[in-house]
Amino acid sequence: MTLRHDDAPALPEDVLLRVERLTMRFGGLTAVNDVSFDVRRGEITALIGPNGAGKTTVFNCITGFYKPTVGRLTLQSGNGRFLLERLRDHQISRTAGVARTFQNIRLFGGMTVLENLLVAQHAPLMKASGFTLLGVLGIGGFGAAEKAAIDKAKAWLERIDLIDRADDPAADLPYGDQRRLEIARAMCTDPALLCLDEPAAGLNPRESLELNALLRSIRDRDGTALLLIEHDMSVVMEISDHVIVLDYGKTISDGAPRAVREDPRVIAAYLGVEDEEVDEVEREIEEAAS
Ligand SMILES: Nc1ncnc2c1ncn2[C@@H]1O[C@H](COP(=O)(O)OP(=O)(O)OP(=O)(O)O)[C@@H](O)[C@H]1O
Repeated sequence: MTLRHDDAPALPEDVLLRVERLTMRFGGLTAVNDVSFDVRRGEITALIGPNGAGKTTVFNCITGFYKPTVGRLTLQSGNGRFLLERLRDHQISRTAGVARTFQNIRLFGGMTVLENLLVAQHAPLMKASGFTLLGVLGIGGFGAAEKAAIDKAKAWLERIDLIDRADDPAADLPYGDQRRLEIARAMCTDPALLCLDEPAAGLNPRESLELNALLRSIRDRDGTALLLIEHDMSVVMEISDHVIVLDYGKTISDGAPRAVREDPRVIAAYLGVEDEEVDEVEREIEEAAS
């Protein structure tokens, strides 16, 4: 059975994912209301907005955790053209090439740092084994695939500067290192699109800078497009090429970071948050501008 959808519309060359008229209702609540945007190749796209705006719901529709009530999600990668709303979540990750991380870190804490990166490559390894015991015991391509998996894991550990911690339990790493390991784990699946849910949450300023460098290098070296939900405006303004702002489930702004930052609808939406958050948002906007 082919999972490609030849009836999906062809996208312009520079567009990896096109979200069209996405709507998600939970009973009487419309969490996402007629949202459309593009994620372009070679770019970091940020999805921002006040709490409850619908950002995570959009992510959950793209990654197959939810089936959209209405809408078309076309992804055109090297593997073909896919309508994500027709795929199961594992097909979206393995076949369409969409990887994600979550708001709370979901590493295997008891496994070593290296093992976490090997587990991510389980699917190609099993394929190389031919799904047989003989295959796993080394007849056929399994040995070569296993070596390739270890080489890839090591290369990522070098890149995120954790090669010296390869044999330590992942849970022993500082928080910022765990975040970068989680991103490396997602990258071990060679995704066309990497979706990150609040990657900078809980990071100190130094860890935040390291994260920015990693995300830029993924865009520039690996050619993976990134879509991130982020509340930290300094991260958003620093690294994004394209920003989409949601408020009450609707798109209120879509454009380059500078234009979005100055958009009165965006300022009003953020100033509409709880009183205690206003100072923080204003300070972040000022910092990003300086
Ligand atoms: N599974 C669900 N069932 C019912 N309502 C939901 C469900 N998931 C989300 N919602 C509601 O949908 C709305 C949008 O939530 P969502 O989590 O997508 O917002 P968000 O922008 O990611 O918020 P935050 O920044 O706080 O994470 C909220 O009103 C939320 O309560």
